Amino acid sequence: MVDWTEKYRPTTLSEVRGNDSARDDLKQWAETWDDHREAVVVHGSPGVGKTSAAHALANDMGWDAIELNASDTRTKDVIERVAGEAAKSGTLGGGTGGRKLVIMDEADNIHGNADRGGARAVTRLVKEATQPMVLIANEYYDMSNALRNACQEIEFRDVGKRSIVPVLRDVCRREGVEYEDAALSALAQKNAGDLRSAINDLQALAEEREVLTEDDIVTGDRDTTEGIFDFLDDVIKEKGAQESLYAAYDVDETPDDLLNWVEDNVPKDYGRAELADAYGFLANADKWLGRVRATQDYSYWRYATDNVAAGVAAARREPKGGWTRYGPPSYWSKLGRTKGTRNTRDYVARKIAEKSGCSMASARREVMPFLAAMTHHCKPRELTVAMAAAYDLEAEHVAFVTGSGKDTNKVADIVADAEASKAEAAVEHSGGAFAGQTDVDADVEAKEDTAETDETGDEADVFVDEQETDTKSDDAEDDDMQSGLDEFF
Ligand SMILES: Nc1ncnc2c1ncn2[C@@H]1O[C@H](COP(=O)(O)OP(=O)(O)OP(=O)(O)O)[C@@H](O)[C@H]1O
Repeated sequence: MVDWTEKYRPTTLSEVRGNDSARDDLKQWAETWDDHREAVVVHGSPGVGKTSAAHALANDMGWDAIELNASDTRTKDVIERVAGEAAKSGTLGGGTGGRKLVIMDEADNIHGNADRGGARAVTRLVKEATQPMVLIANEYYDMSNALRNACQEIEFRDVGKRSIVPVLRDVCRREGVEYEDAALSALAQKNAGDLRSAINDLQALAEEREVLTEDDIVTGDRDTTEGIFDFLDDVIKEKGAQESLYAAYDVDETPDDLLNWVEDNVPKDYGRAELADAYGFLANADKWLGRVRATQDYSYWRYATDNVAAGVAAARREPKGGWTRYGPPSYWSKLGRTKGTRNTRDYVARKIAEKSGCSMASARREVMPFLAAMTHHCKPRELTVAMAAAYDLEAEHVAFVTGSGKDTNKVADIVADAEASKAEAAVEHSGGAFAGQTDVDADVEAKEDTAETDETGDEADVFVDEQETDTKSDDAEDDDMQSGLDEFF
């Protein structure tokens, strides 16, 4: 089954709807690029056609397009290679043909991977680029001043209902879907501004019925909650794409969790081609969740849910009967069965990632096991206090890392000492709570040796980085990010 948003992605700028003047500006920018040689930032909400417009532009100009992700550390190498190749083949400065349009996604999220030097590196690249570059961003003002100043700017506005309806009508016509006008209008209304999600909804609805009526479009809030097992029955066995999607909204689980549940259980009922299709949708969902993690932009969640629920249901080729013993994902048994445990783990990983400049995944896989070994049962105490201070850990986090009970006085005392040492460090402006704590006793060193961290120097790096990079504004940023995240925990 083909994803309609991909199938109907505009291939030329004239097919990009609802943002006529932005579209014209983009064309103008490209046509005059030789004169100004500046990059352009195209910004706006998700699903309004920014990326599509950039690709369509390349197509219209006869340029190759290369898409990169700004938060990916390999980006710099790739750009250099592309620029280098183009220079070598003598296409630079030549006609417009042979150019490469560099499309850099998530330009507002360069420090999202805790890569503090990233924004500067990208700004430099943008300034030095020998090829036209389009930077894509949701939040223009999340980009650094320097980066914004180095670029022209074009805003894509939310796609109005009046522009969404004709796109839906066109898709219906090409797919042979019959519809009531009011149904398309309700769909456009419901997905206010977001064309991608309107097309996704249309596809889910059309899977199940010959004619789309206004009544099919549920616009009201749903207030029932559904259990995860009923949801699995819906998606895997019983319901079509649209009903499964609505069922997903009713389950009190995050899309990450839904993905894990479906991924582990769908092979119990699906076979061969339908399983392959289902995995295709799950892989797509995972891509969207990756974007959520990278950007903290939770509006991408709905695309993940579209894929997990509607996609997997639509992949089913024959009815599934009987009863299947669905179970929790094995992934959970390994990493903690309850939501609370996972949240705690992720909080600690995020703190480590933010403070030390690594990804959450490396924090979880490569740093946390060592911290756990080094501070097992809160021994040695000094090191445990220092860790709590360095990463702003509270009792439950300290208990989690050290494997101690969280209500013990021991943990509470450690957290209190950590708070005190943070306060002291703040007063002294000593550049990091861990500064005074690096001189740990022989016991610690012995433990570090056992954990084999000396060889890689990982642990040392974690703490040194904190002192070097932890400026006031970074702290403020971290706080913002955390308070935003708290809502979702
Ligand atoms: N303005 C538009 N005109 C036509 N189709 C659009 C438009 N906006 C979105 N679409 C449809 O939605 C899909 C997603 O659009 P696109 O990836 O360009 O959005 P985006 O603004 O770059 O979003 P994101 O920031 O989430 O990447 C396209 O493949 C296309 O099917």
